Order: sequence, then C-alpha cells, then structure tokens
Amino acid sequence: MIISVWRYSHLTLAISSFLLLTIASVTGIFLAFEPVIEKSRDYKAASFDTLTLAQTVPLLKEKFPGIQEVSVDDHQFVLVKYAAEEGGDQQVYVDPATGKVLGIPTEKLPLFQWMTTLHRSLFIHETGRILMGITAFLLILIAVSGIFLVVQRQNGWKNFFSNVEKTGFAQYYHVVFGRISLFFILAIALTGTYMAVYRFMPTPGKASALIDESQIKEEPLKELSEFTVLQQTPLSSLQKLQYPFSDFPEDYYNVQLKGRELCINQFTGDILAQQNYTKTYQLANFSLRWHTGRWGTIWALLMALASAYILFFIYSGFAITLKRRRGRSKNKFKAKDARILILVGSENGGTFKFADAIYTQLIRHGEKVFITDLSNFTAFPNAEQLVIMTSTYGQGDAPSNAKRLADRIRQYPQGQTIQYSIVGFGSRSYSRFCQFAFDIEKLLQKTSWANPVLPVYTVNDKSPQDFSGWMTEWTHKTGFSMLMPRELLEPDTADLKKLSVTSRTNPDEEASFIIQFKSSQLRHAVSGDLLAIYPRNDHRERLYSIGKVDKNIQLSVKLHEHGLGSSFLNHLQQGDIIKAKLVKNQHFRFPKKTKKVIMVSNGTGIAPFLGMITENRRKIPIELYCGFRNRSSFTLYEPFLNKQLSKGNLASLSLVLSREEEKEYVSHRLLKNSDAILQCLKNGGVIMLCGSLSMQNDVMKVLEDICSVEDPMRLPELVAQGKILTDCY
Ligand SMILES: Cc1cc2nc3c(=O)[nH]c(=O)nc-3n(C[C@H](O)[C@H](O)[C@H](O)COP(=O)(O)O)c2cc1C
Repeated sequence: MIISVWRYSHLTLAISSFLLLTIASVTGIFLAFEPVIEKSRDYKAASFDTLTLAQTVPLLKEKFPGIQEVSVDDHQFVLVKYAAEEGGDQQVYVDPATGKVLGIPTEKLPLFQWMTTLHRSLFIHETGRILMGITAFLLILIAVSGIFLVVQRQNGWKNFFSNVEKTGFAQYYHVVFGRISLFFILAIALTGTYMAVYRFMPTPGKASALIDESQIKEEPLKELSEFTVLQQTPLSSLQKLQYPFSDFPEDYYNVQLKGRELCINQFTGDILAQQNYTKTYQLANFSLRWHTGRWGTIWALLMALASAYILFFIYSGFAITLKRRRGRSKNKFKAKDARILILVGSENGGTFKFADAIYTQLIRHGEKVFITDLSNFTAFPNAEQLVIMTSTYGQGDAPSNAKRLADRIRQYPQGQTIQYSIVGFGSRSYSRFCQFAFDIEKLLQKTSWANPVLPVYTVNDKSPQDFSGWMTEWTHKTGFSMLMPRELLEPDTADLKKLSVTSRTNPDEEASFIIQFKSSQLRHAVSGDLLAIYPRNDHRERLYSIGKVDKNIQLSVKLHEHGLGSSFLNHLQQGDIIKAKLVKNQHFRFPKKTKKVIMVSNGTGIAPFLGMITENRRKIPIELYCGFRNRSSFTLYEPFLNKQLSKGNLASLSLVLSREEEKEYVSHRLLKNSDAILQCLKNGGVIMLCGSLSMQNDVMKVLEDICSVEDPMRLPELVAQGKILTDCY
C-alpha cells in the first residue's frame, strides 16, 4: 500500500507540474551559463583580498569625482557608478588598488533577458511568479516522494546507495540519476520556493531609519582614510557603498556589508546607525546565489546539470508509466460472461506481457476470456478457470495493482467452484522469491469455491522456459490448446551483452573445465552474479555462477553429455564472441563487514568462491570446504588455490573427496568441525553455500544440528540475518 501511495503522489505531482517544470528546466540550463560567461571576463584584482575600505573608498573618490557608489559583485569584481562629466551615469569595473578602469559592464544579452523573464514569471508578472513558486514547491514534493520510492525499491535506507536492479533503461537511470542529482534538485527546488515566498514577506527595515539626526556632529573632522570603521572593514566583505549625495551633515555613507548595513557620518566617521540583516533576508540572498549559480562556476554548471536531469526525469518518468500501461489487452467479453479469467498482478508491466500472450491465444481459439488486474477481483458467475499471474515486489509484497485482492476475495465469494492455477513471477535474487504468489495460494485455500489444478508455478527473471513449463502442465490438465507464444520465446535482446573468450581449459577427467571471458559491457559483474547464456538463440536460458578473476568473468563448467549450456560453452575457443545477459544476484555477495567467512561448495559450485577469494584484499579469514568426487577433479583448481593460500587471501582449505580416501561429503566434514563452525557463527561470521541442492539440504541439516546445541531456533534467524547465504540449484 505504502509504495502505491508514494508512486501515485510522485506521478500526480509530476503530471501536474511537468509543463512548467520543463520550461523552468530548459530556461534554467541556459541561465546557468550567464554567471559562467560573466565570470570568464575576470575583472578581479589581484590585491582584492588584502584591501580595506579605508584604502579603496578615498582612492575611488579621488579618481572618479562624480562617484555615487561602489559595489562588489559575486565574482568579486569591483564596479563603480559615477556621474560622468559629459553627463549621464557611467559604470566601470575598476582595480580597487589603483582605480584603473578594467572594463565596462555589458548589457545583459537579450536572450538571457528573455529567458530570465520566462523563468521567473512566464511573462505574466506576479501571477507567473506565483506559478513558478508553486512549481518549485511541487518539485520539492516530487523529490521527497522520489526518495521514499527509492527507499522502498532498495529495501530500506541502508541500501539507498547500493546497486540498483536493472529493469529497463528508463527505470534504471531514473533511479540511478535520481540518487546522484537529488541534493542539487532539492537545492534548486528549496531555493526557488523560498525566493517566491520571500516576495510576499514584509521588507526588512533600513538602517537609515535608526539615525538620530540630533546626534549628527561635524567635528572632529577626519580624513576618509582615517575612519576607523573603514580601516577595520575588508573590501571582501562589502556588497555596496553609497557616497553621500551632498556635503550636508544629514547625508552619510551607506555601507551594505555581508551581514549588516551601516550609516557613517561623512565628517567624523562615526557610525550613525547600524542594522543586522534579518535571517529571512540573509536566507533570500543565499537562495538567490544558490539558485542562480552565482556561487561559482562549478556550482553554476552543477545547477545546469541538475536542470538537465529534471528534463531526463520527465522523459523517463513518462516512459516508465507508459510501459506500465502499454500492451494491456482490451477485453472482448464482459467479466460476468467469461469462462476463463486471467487476473494479473504487475508492478512494471512485465507480467502483463505473458498474460496478454495467453489471453490472445485463448481468444483466437474462441474461448470467452476476461483479463484484468488482481485488485479488480469481483463476482465471476460463469467462470470455470482462474489463472492468476503475479509478480512480487518490495520485500515479498503484492504489486500495486494487487493490493486490494485479499479484501476483494473476502467481499466476493464465488457462487460456483472455480479451478485455479497461480503463476508467480519473481527473481531469485530476492530472499522472498515469488512470495506473493504463495500468499494468494493461502488466501484461496481458505475459500470454499477455489480448487487448485496445479501447485504454484514460479517464473524466475521472466524466464520463458519456466513459463513454458507451467503452460505445458496447465494445457495438459485443462485441455485448452495453446502454443508457447513466439514473442516470449526470444531472449530479451535489450539486455544481451557481448563477451569474448580469453582463455579456457580442456575438460578434465571428470569433464569439468574453466572458461574465462572479457567484456567491456559487463565490467560491473561481481563474483556471485549469474551469467545467462542462450545456446540456441531462443528462449532457452542457462545460468552459470560467475567468479570475477583478474577482471575476467570466469565460469566453472561441468560438461554433460547432452547438456545444452555446457556443450555450447565447450565448443567455444579463445577469441570467440558470444552474447549473454548478466543476472544480478544481490543476496549472494561476499559480505562487506564480517570477521570470518566459511565457504562450502561441491563440484563447479566453487566458481563464485574463486573470484571472491582473489578479491579478498582485506584478508578476511576465509575457510574453504570444497567437495569433489576424487583428487583428479580437484587438480583443475589446486594450483590456483595454493597460490591464494600463500598470498593470504585464503586462510585454510579443506578438500573433501566423496569417492576416494576418506569418502566424505562436505556436510560430514562440517559436522566433524562443528566447534569451529559454531564459533564462527557466534562471532558474527558468515557461511556461504554454492553447489547442488542436495548438498545444500545436507549442509543445512548439519548446521541445524550444530546450532541446536546453542538454541534450536537459531538457524532460520541466521538465514534471515544473512549469516548463512545459499546459491544452490
Ligand atoms: C524493487 C523490486 C523488488 C522486488 N522484490 C521481489 C521479491 O521480494 N521477490 C521476488 O521474487 N521478486 C522480486 N522482484 C522481482 C520482480 O517480481 C520480477 O522482476 C517480476 O518479473 C517483475 O514483474 P512486473 O514487471 O510485472 O512487475 C522485485 C523487483 C523489484 C524491482
């Protein structure tokens, strides 16, 4: 529920502001270059930081007899305004140490003038300013709702900056760029909002209002350079100084410094009045600097970049929304007439692709089918078959269009028996794989009308292969005729990357070999991730655990006689190029903070550990228990592991042979070393398992026994806490 609240707020805010936000961002990008161009003129004097007002103010008065004011801009250029002898006011940039004219300020370029007005007020004055202020405020809300969406997506605050799961270009970069630019976008939004609000605040009082004219003296007369206050004030703290209009005593020097305003007696140098700027005024000044990039060139460029990111977010945000809504079939039949129901739970539209393909085929075969979101569950008086296809989101939660399902099932008990089948779409990289599909099963089990045709089927990473498994069974059980839809059979070419073979070994006595690939497109692969290959260029996918060794992707492969994947890999030679997909396996990563790691593998399950061991730069003690049939099958890895032992990357190695010598499995060896295993777990160590499922089952039983010495409840807890990590198939 929470995720959909944030999602709908984010989307609604974005839709309601996108037009003005686009205008503000495009103009913002242009305007950010204005201070950059100005700064490039470089009229800053070398001595600027060392001068005081007592040096500069008299000197400029002497050099420019009609001087009215001297000001220092954000680039620390000193600008003098004076009444020229030939008439009219003149402005020049000067060297404050010599009074030498350095340049004449140019008129604001008409393009910048136009952009500024559009950016500030859309050419509709006060109304435009209010609208742009509201847009800036909406941008704050969009950024905040975006933060919460990222937190939800990343499974909590602590993973905010962790790797993002790749789910299409628009979605992936919406999150990745969102995190990078968050601070800058919030800076633009907050300062923009504040400046808009500030216009409606009362103007702060002037220091001149505090002058007590009865106290103004004309003696003792002092030279301007002798005024203590000017001597004590560095030029760098000046914003603007106005010279007195005349020699009348009631005229004074008005000095605006960075934090306060002063009125100074023009004869004696006494401070007639002073006023500290209010916090609201200072904040407005600060906001102006931040928002306009006057802070400095780098800041201005960052503001331009943040504005460009906003444009990207507008594009990618709408692309994500369209993708979510695209491809949903229009129903030919009404819900009440349908014989077959397809109810879909989907967050990002992927599951709809599968559901629509089924819907289309059944309709083509003349079936009365109705397809809709799971949350639209209602009375289906003629339904005989119910197919539920749903993804899982968050931490084993329902996708947003399925949140209301539980209530709706309770609300609409069906009047006739309906046979159902549930297909869960999920990813094994999440600990609660297809959890929501299993939750629905429990809900349906409690009803009197729902009868299962099949157990829950799961589809990992939208694998057509998994899906076709369900289709075969379902058509077999129900008698509907269906073929695997062609569009689902092709691999998702968008994610395929090129890899070239850098080296390989020949199959050893046990038909195992090592193959290494390099790929500039898969530099981000990490030991423990999976490489999905498509040996026949169709939907058939084979997954291999990756070990990252010397920056290469290394696979350990066991050649099976009719093995699709292993035969394909075995035919590759050095230099051959293949296309494959990286499947992130977040839950099976070498732990960042731990005192010890015990790695347990059998056969080629050693693959990810080889990479993790080479990358163990912090020399965390690693104990490796690796099981093989016989010593000869270990020779493939022996020299490599010995080298890692001597380098200190690997603390100890337990070779366990099942057909020779002690004829043991790794689970037996662990049991023998139960004290060490228990100590490791008690001291915050981590145990990682990779290999066959039967090895995992045996080892988990042994670990349960070992843990039960301490506390019978501990094993599930340890798994939940990530102290026992498994990657077995
Ligand atoms: C933020 C996020 C959280 C996810 N959480 C889970 C999960 O807890 N369990 C699971 O099996 N899959 C999880 N997945 C994987 C999706 O269920 C899977 O990619 C599915 O095919 C997406 O289908 P959809 O596009 O129809 O939403 C998650 C994906 C994302 C992006």
